[in-house]
Amino acid sequence: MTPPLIAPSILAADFANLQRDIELINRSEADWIHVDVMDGVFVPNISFGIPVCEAVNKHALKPLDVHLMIVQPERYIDAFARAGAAHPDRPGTILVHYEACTHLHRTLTQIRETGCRTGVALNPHTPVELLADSLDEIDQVLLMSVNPGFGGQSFIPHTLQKIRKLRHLLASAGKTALIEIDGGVGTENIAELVEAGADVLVAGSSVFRASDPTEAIHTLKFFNQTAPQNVRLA
Ligand SMILES: O=C(CO)[C@@H](O)[C@H](O)COP(=O)(O)O
Repeated sequence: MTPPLIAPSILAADFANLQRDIELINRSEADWIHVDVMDGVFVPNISFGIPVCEAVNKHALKPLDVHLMIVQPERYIDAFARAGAAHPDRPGTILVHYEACTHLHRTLTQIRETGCRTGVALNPHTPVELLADSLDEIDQVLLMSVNPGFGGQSFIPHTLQKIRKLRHLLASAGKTALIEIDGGVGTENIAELVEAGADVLVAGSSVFRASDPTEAIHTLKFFNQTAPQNVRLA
């Protein structure tokens, strides 16, 4: 089985030591760096914006996975692309929320034109079937497995059913968009998430609250490999 892609969320990093935490991700087996942008309107919390994304990009060696939890995301797509998501050597993804887009097709076209991969995020209550007529424009679907706005929340079990439905929707349409899960991901649920069809796992608390974040990333990525046994040599 191909290991899932792991995207540590810097929302749970130490903002006073952001460079240190980005460099930790660079050296780890993580695949992407997840950047959670919150505006205090679409979600009841404010995280950070374009200057912090630029600062992350300055030290990052891995693609940025920029999750815009903001209203009218089309106003800021070009700025986040320039801030690092569209890096020429490691192009990343810009994700907009389905619930925040009046003209989703236009917004996804705008993201494609920046050179970034396109992503659509769905809140826990939003059915995956609503994406049926947009699959040609989508490289990645992010299913929120907590209500967006805060790290450290409990995983919503209904997400497993949504992953299976989305996997079926994509297969029936012959599409290869990646399925990304965000919120409450950890060693206790990663096996069932991957078994249900998840390709990318966002992990905030389970990485940055661990005593050894590098080891936590390794454990998430290689969750299905048994630890080597100590062999006593004669
Ligand atoms: O987008 C969000 C929250 O809105 C997530 O990316 C969280 O930051 C994930 O955090 P943990 O649940 O892993 O702590």
